[in-house]
Amino acid sequence: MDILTGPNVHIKDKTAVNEKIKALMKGGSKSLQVISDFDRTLSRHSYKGKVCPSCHGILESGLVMSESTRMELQELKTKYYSIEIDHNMTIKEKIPYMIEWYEKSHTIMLGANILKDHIADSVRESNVRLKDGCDEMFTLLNNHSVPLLIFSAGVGDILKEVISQKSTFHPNMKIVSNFMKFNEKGKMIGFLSDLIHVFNKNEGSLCHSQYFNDIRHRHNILLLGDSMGDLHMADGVEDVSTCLKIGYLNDKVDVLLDSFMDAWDIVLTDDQSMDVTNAILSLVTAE
Ligand SMILES: Nc1ccn([C@@H]2O[C@H](COP(=O)(O)O)[C@@H](O)[C@H]2O)c(=O)n1
Ligand SMILES: [Mg+2]
Repeated sequence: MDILTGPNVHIKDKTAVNEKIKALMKGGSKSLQVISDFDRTLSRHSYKGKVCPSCHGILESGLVMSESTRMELQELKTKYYSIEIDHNMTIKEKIPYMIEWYEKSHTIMLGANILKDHIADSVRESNVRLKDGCDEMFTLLNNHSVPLLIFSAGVGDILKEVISQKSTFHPNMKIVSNFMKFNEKGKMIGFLSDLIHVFNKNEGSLCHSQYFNDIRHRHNILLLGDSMGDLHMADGVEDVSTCLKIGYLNDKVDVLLDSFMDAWDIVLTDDQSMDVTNAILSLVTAE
């Protein structure tokens, strides 16, 4: 495939990737399910040289929070994001720090008087963008009735709003994420389910066995992510025939590329588009 020869495409085992693509094509759209991370996988890492916000980052806007609250959250991000992407630490070592980050930031959010009514405006006013070709991917998957699970350690309410404003939230899509709980006055008072952080997606995945059971005839998976934790988003799927893993590597490319190439079938560096994914999906759904 020409699209796999670009300078930002890195593949350790080309034969294995070709075999996997052939297997996905053989199974076609009826055997396929797509599982994708959101922040920096479906959403852009950067646009015109500026880093785009994560779901949490979108809420950290002047529309929603005071300057001092935003500074507090920003300080936490500076400390803990460097741990999230530290290549000298194992995932096991990172987990307690990720829990600490989410617990601290969610406590701050609880005291920030976040209102449901602010969500749409905070998304509208933010610099968030879906990657180029996301809209086409969503349409293609919906047209072929291929289920798309969006599995995010971000904020579910925010990512759903991003997709609704920037594209379309189709009936084949399901979100597993941290959804906020609001009181009758529309004030955020917590989260609806157990915390999903960057490195416990395996637990979240196992909790959604009913979803995977409902689509159990779909033995082929296209898995999209930008973090080593995203590799576990399909842990709840039984009887997997083929799982093609595409990893979007945005940060610290020089130090992380080797470990990403060991873990993901295809690694795309600084790719703010869904072009490679869409090219593969076009082949798989062409029947
Ligand atoms: N307080 C926080 C907590 C997490 N993040 C970032 O969100 C990303 C998780 O969302 P995914 O859709 O990628 O699962 C993660 O990469 C964190 O860096 C944040 O910005 N603020
Ligand atoms: Mg991500």
